[in-house]
Amino acid sequence: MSSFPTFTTLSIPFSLLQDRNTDLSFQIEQGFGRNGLGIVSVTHVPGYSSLRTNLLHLAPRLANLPKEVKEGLEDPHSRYNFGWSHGKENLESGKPDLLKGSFYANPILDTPTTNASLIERYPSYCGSNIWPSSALPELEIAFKALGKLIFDVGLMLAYHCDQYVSRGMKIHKDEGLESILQRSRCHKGRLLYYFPSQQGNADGNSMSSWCGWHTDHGSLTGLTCAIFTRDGVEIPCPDSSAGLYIRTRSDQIVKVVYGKDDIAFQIGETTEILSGGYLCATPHCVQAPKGEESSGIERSTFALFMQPDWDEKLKFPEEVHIHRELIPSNAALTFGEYSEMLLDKYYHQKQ
Ligand SMILES: O=C(O)CCC(=O)C(=O)O
Ligand SMILES: [Fe+2]
Repeated sequence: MSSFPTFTTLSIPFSLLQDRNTDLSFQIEQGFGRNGLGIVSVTHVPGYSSLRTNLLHLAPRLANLPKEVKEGLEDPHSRYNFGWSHGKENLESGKPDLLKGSFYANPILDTPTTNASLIERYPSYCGSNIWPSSALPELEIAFKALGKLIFDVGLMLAYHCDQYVSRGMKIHKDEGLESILQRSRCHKGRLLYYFPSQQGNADGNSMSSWCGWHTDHGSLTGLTCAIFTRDGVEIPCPDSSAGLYIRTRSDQIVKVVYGKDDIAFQIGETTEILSGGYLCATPHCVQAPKGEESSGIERSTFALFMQPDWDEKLKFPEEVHIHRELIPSNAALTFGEYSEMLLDKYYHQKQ
């Protein structure tokens, strides 16, 4: 049992989302507004269910490929932001994160640019995809199919976000979330595999035992409902307290659930800033299952980080309440420049 309240995400049926004449401002405000959880889910998306299971079942297979095959899928130049990444990011404790493996690719564009100086400047956005074409050829097809579908649904949601925000502030033509995401070449999918939870590991009792507290940096993140497996076979999760937790604006921690066939969407920090705070990003983490029957349980999920193009000039509002010290007033930084400043200042990861 979890000692935190469990909330079900506010859900929007796909049939309503698809209709540009539907007024969804109430739902957007409830989910993404100042008192929202920063997450909503979209239900009944045609074709989604099988694309989700197809891809998520490939995560344990990828993670169990021989070490040398996975090493061949690594891309240190992009700081492991393309291809396979395991143990390359640090946990809150400063130790390398060995709990999960990630596979990153841009599901929309295999090679966003061939300009060598751009690739040098923004390697994590401008690099090319690396697919395991001989070891797991199905991955590319399944990853792109799911990523593109989540992207299309995300764009529909972005349209309704713009409608909501435009009631409170002026959005110039082509500067809304939908337009920014539509023309971006920077979207990134992440297939996540959480290695089997071990009894008695150091972080075992912490709430963020599988994935540390963080706020997504981009614009809008699409997230599948995770599957739990043992030796690659899907099983129900034996511990109801395992899964996604969110910290609200009033500092309440809640466990968040949504249907397995729903696509969840979370607001990222960049959207919070550009929308003048009308849309809110929330910190979140993932707790591993506990107890004897949870040993050997793996978790697989997929996130699509939709973000502005590296070249997109972001018009920051006059009043910025997060990362204020980085953003000069009336600044017009590109998303690429802004991301680099954040990385330099907060993550000290530049090599
Ligand atoms: O594993 C999850 O459910 C969430 C992952 C996540 O928050 C992220 O990759 O940004
Ligand atoms: Fe996240």
